[in-house]
Amino acid sequence: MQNAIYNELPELISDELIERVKKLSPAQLCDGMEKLGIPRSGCMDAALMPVDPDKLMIGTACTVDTMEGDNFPIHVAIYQGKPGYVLVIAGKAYMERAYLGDLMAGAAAAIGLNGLVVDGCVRDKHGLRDLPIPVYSRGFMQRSPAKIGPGRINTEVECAGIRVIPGDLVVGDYDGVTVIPRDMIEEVLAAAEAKDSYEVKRREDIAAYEKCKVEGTPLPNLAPGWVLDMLNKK
Ligand SMILES: O=C([O-])CC(=O)C(=O)O
Ligand SMILES: [Mg+2]
Repeated sequence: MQNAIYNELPELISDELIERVKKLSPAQLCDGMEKLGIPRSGCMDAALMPVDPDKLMIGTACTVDTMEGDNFPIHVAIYQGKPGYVLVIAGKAYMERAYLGDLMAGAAAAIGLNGLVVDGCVRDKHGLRDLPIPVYSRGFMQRSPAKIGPGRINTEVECAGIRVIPGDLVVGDYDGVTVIPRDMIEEVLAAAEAKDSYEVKRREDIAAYEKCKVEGTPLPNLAPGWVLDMLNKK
């Protein structure tokens, strides 16, 4: 295994931070990152979608650097994985082979990993959907993975357009995958929680408008303040 760089797992993100993250959506976290000027607001490519949109994913990133469908380093990373981690597999958007299927994902689920993010293809769609672990990929390809090695584990990678450092926070839902740099989690959470409060207020305004419409009373303004400000500046 010459040239292999297989590093230890990073420290898990604290339960206290994870509990705050659970109350927010990836879209709100992205809005927080937009405010802070984080590249691409932490959003992986739109092509990376969940096998099952009903599964939510939150965890600490551990990474695999691989290419051309090679699943060897993914196997190694799965067996050294632990509960609380999401495996971020930087597969260079390779579409000619699957990187994994329901057997490898089943092993990851048995170990207790919180999710698998694959910058490339997977296979065994129905088997993956029936497992408890969330899986994200660019698509499906029935051709088997290659077995080459060595690859790299827990090094900085670029995955689906986003730089990921082991230990970053990874969040996924039906909209896609978002990565929050570990050293900015507190600031991103504060900005995302402010966006959440704004959204609560907007929903109240929309409900109030609908109520007036039903009751036939004068309609309040529905446009958000910032839209009116921009209109007035024109
Ligand atoms: O056989 C493989 O290497 C990949 C696969 O389909 C699975 O993990 O189920
Ligand atoms: Mg299979």
